[in-house]
Amino acid sequence: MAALSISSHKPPHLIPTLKVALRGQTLLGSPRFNKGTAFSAEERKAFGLEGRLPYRVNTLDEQCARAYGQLEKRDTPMRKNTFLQSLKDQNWTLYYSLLARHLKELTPIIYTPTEAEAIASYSHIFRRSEGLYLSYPEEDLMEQAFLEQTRGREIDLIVVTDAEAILGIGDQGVGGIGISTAKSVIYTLIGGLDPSKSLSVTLDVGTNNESLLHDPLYVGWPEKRVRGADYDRFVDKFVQLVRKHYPHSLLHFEDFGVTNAHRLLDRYHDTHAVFNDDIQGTGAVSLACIMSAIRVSSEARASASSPEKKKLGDQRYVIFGAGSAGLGIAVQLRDAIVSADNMKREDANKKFWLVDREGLLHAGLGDEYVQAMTHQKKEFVRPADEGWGSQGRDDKKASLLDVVKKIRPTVLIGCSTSAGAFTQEVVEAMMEGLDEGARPIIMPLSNPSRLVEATPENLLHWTKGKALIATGSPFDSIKMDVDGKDKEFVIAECNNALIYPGLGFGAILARSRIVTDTMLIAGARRLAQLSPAINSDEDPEYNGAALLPDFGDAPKVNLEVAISVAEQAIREGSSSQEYANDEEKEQAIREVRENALKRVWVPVYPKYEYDENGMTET
Ligand SMILES: NC(=O)C1=CN([C@@H]2O[C@H](COP(=O)(O)OP(=O)(O)OC[C@H]3O[C@@H](n4cnc5c(N)ncnc54)[C@H](O)[C@@H]3O)[C@@H](O)[C@H]2O)C=CC1
Ligand SMILES: CC(=O)C(=O)O
Ligand SMILES: [Mg+2]
Repeated sequence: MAALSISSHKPPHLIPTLKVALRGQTLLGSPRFNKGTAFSAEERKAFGLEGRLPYRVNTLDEQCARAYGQLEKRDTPMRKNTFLQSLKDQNWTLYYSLLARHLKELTPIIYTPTEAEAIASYSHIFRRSEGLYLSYPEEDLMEQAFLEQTRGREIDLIVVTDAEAILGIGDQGVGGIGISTAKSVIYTLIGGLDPSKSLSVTLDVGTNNESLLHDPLYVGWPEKRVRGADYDRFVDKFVQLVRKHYPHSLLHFEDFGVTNAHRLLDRYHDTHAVFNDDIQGTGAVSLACIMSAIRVSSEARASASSPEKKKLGDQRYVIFGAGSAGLGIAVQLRDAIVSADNMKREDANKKFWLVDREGLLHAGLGDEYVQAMTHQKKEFVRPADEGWGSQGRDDKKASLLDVVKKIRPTVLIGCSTSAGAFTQEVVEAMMEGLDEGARPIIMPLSNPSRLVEATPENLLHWTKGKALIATGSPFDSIKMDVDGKDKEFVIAECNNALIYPGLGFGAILARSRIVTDTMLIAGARRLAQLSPAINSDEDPEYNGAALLPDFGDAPKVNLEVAISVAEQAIREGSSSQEYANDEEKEQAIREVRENALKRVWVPVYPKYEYDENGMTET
C-alpha cells in the first residue's frame, strides 16, 4: 500500500465534541448516541445516567473485546449475523468499531454471503424494523412516511431496493430491506459515510416468490409484483420525493430485477445523482480488475514472445449471464475502451460476446427476439452474417462452449448464477486460443459462493497455474506446485463493495448533480493502480498476487477512489457547484483532497456535553 498517501485513521483532533440534548434512558436507547459502559463519570452526571450503568467505565477497546468474545460463541454465520444486527440496534459506534477491527472476517457475516440467508428468512427472524418501508397499497401515504423519517435530517445517501434480484437468490419481497441496510453499512465501514446521513429504503411492490406468498408469517404485502405503468408511477413518486427534499443526495439502486434496473437508470441518470450498483459498481470493479489482469498477462506474454503491450480494446470478452451485472460490465468495459483506446462505440461493441440462457445473443435468433431487448442489450447482439447457430445443429443456439471454441476469448466473465458452468472443457478451449505466454483472465463473479461458475482451485488446476482469477465472494488463497515451484495464488474478491463506497463518497464530496461514466472510470483506474498484482516484483509468468487490493485495505483504497471520482466530477462539470474558471476548479480539487479525511466518519466516541438545544435523534 505504499502508493497510498492518506491514512484512513483519523487523528483525535478531528473528532469534535458533540452537544447532545438526550438524557437518561432515551440516551441509552439511542443507537446513534449510546456509549453504554463507556460513558465517562462526568457524562453520567451531566446526562442523568447515574444508577443506570454498572460502576466501571470501559474503553471502546474493552467493549470491542467483550463483544468479540460474545460473537465468537455464536457457532454459525447466521447466529453471528443476528448478534451483530442486535448490536447495531444498541450502539452504532461499538458495532462499526468491532466490524472495522475484524473487517475481513466480519464483512461476509453482515454482507454477502450470510446476509442473503438473513434476507431469505427475514419474516421468520424479524425482531425490529429498520429503514423506510414504502408499500404499494399505501402509496397515498408515501410522502408522509418519507417525511416522518427524514424531517430535520441531513441526508447524503439513499439506498433503495425493490428486492426482485437479491444477491443471486432472486425475489425476496420485503426482506430486501436487508440489502439496503447492508449496503448502507458498507458505505460507512469502507466509504466513511456518516451513518446518520444515510437512509435505507425498500419499495414493497409485492413479490413473485411463491414460498413467501404462501408463508403465513410473511410480513410484506402478500401480492404478485406490480408491473408496468403502476410500478413506474410508484417508483417515480419516490424518486421525485428524493429530488425535492434531498436534491444533492446520492440515490443508490440495488438489486432491482433486470427488466427495471437499466430502464430506471436510463430514466433518471440525467436529472439526479443516481447510481445502480449491480450495473455500474460491478462494471467499475470488474474494469479495475481487468485493467490489472491485462497488465500482468501482457507482461507474461511479452517475456515469452512479443514485447507488444496489450490494451483493453485488444481483448475478446465473453460474458456469461447477460443480466444486470453482465450487461453492466459489458457497458462499462465498452465505455472504457471508447474513452481510453479512442475506439468508435460500434467497433468497441464488437469486442463482446454475451451468452445467456438462450446461448449467444445473435441476430439469427430472430427479429422478435432482438426487438424485445433493451437498447443497451441490442448493441451487443452479434450480427446475422457471423454464421452463429450453424454448428451442424438445427437449432440456432450457440452454447458457451461453441462461442469459446470459435472466439478464443482472452477474458471470460460469469454473472449467471449457474454453478459450474465454466467446465474444464470450456476453460481448456479458452487456453488453446491464447498467445504464447498470455494468461487467461477468468472471473466467475456469481454470488453466493456456492453459485460460482468455477472454483478458483479447479481453474488453477485446469490452467496449470496460469489463470488470472477474481471471484464475487471471498475464496481462500491456493497453494500449488507450478513447474516445480511452490506457488501461492491470492484470489481477488471482485465485488462491487470494493469500489462503490468510494464512488459514492466521491460523488458526495463533489456534490455531484449526476454520476457519469467518466467518474466511474476515474474510480476504476485508481483502484487498478493499487492492485497488488501490478505492484508485485514477481515474475509475471507466475505472479500469484491478487488482482485487486485486499478487502482489509478497502477503507484506505476507497478514500483514494473517492478523491479521484470527486476530482473528475469537478473537472468535467458534473458537480452542482458552479466554477467560473479552471483556477477555481483546481482550488476546489485541492480542498477536496485536503478535506476528504475530515469528512470520513470513524467509529470512536466523541466527548459529549449536555445542551438542551443540542443534537437529538435527527
Ligand atoms: N461480484 C459482484 O460484485 C456482483 C455479483 N453479482 C452476481 O451476479 C449474478 C447475477 O446477478 P444479476 O446480474 O444481478 O442477476 P440477473 O438476474 O439480472 O442476471 C442473471 C442472468 O443470468 C442468466 N442466466 C441464468 N441462468 C443461466 C444459465 N444457466 N445460463 C446462462 N445464463 C443464465 C439470466 O437469464 C440472467 O440474464 C448473481 O449471482 C449476483 O449475486 C451481481 C452483482 C454484483
Ligand atoms: C454484490 C451484489 O451487489 C450482488 O450480488 O447483487
Ligand atoms: Mg446487488
